[in-house]
Formats: sequence, structure tokens, C-alpha cells
Amino acid sequence: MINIAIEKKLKAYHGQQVLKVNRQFTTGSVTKIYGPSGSGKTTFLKIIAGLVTPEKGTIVSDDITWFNAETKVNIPTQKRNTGFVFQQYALFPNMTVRQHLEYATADEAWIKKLLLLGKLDTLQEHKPDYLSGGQQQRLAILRALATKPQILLMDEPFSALDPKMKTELIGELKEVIKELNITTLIVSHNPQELDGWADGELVFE
Ligand SMILES: Nc1ncnc2c1ncn2[C@@H]1O[C@H](COP(=O)(O)OP(=O)(O)OP(=O)(O)O)[C@@H](O)[C@H]1O
Repeated sequence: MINIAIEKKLKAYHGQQVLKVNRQFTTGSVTKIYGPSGSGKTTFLKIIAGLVTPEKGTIVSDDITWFNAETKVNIPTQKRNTGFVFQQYALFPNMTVRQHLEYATADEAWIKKLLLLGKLDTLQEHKPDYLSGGQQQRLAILRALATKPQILLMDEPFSALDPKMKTELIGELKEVIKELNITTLIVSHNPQELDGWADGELVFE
């Protein structure tokens, strides 16, 4: 269970907007997040990961305080055990597909399983430049899963996939995420793609 009650001023182009979220996410739940461009969806995921600091509030995960504005607790990103799939993938240009996963885990059987899941097993020795947009996006998802995170934060993770690949990948991700009981938050401009999977939603205005 992760309990979030935060406030963050957004540097909007015209004036200022305050991002306020007060929400609990039960362990293993899958939540879709949607709302207009610029409403703070990406910023919210970054706040959970510890990449952006709110002005007010608390984040408590399984009784461990990750953030408390008043007492100035702010656990660093690498200790929060979150997996992040960025909108722009953020892959390492000099690492092969396999190296991206080896960087995150030493579990060879898990690496093999992930490569099959993302249909990248035949492209293991390729660097991101040689991958299509959809293959890069799948690699970003596999890398985020490689550490078996407690919380998976995904920002538009299926935007570059064709409909068939998207359906297949979602089907497989569903199984893995359920097996590992990962609390999952997915930002989507196309929230109906998550129908039948997500068990909750958070709408930004
Ligand atoms: N670290 C930050 N601190 C304060 N404001 C920020 C920060 N990062 C981005 N912003 C501002 O927050 C607003 C929301 O941006 P954000 O990327 O979170 O929106 P979004 O809902 O994810 O949009 P999109 O759907 O277009 O990806 C923007 O006006 C942006 O300038």
C-alpha cells in the first residue's frame, strides 16, 4: 500500500497551477491516469519516484516514509524501489538490449523471460539506434521490470506499439505484474486500452 498526500506548484506557462493528490494505492492494484496535456501526470509519477520534490505533504509506502515535507524526510530515488518507463524511453545509447537488462539484474533466467515477453530475444546484441520505436519502447518497459520493482510507473508506455503488439504485450504484462504483485500506475492518453486490466483510475483536470 502506498499512501500519497502531496501538493506541488506547477510552473505553468500562464500563471501557476497547483497539483494536489490525496490517494491510496493498494498493493498489486493497477491504476490508469489520464487528463489533459499539462495537467501534471508526468510530474506526479516523478514525485512518487523521488525525481521531483513537492512543497507539501507525505508519501508513505508500506509504513515507510519516503517523503515528509515537514520533517524533511526525502528518501532518494534509488532507495524507493520503483520502476519507471519514461515517455522518451531514456535508454542508454551505448548499451545493447541485453546490457540494459544486465545493468538492472543479475538474474539470467529473469532476463531471458523478459526478452521473450518483449519479443526482443533475437535483438539482444543491438543498441537502441538500431531498434524501431516500438522495440525501444518495449525495452524501456523490460528495463523497468528487471529489478522486480515494488511500484511500476509508466508514462504512455504503449504509444509506439501497433494494435496487435499492444494487445499481446498488455496480456503478458498483466500476468507478470500480477505474479509479482506490483502496484502499477499507467499514464495513458487512450485509457480504454487498459479496460479489463486497470482496477482504478485517477483523473487529472
Ligand atoms: N519539476 C517541476 N516543477 C514544477 N513544475 C513542473 C516541473 N516539471 C514540469 N512542470 C510543469 O508542470 C506542468 C505539467 O507538466 P507534466 O509534464 O506533468 O504534464 P502531463 O499531464 O504529463 O502532460 P502530457 O500529457 O503533455 O505529457 C507543465 O506546465 C510543466 O511546465
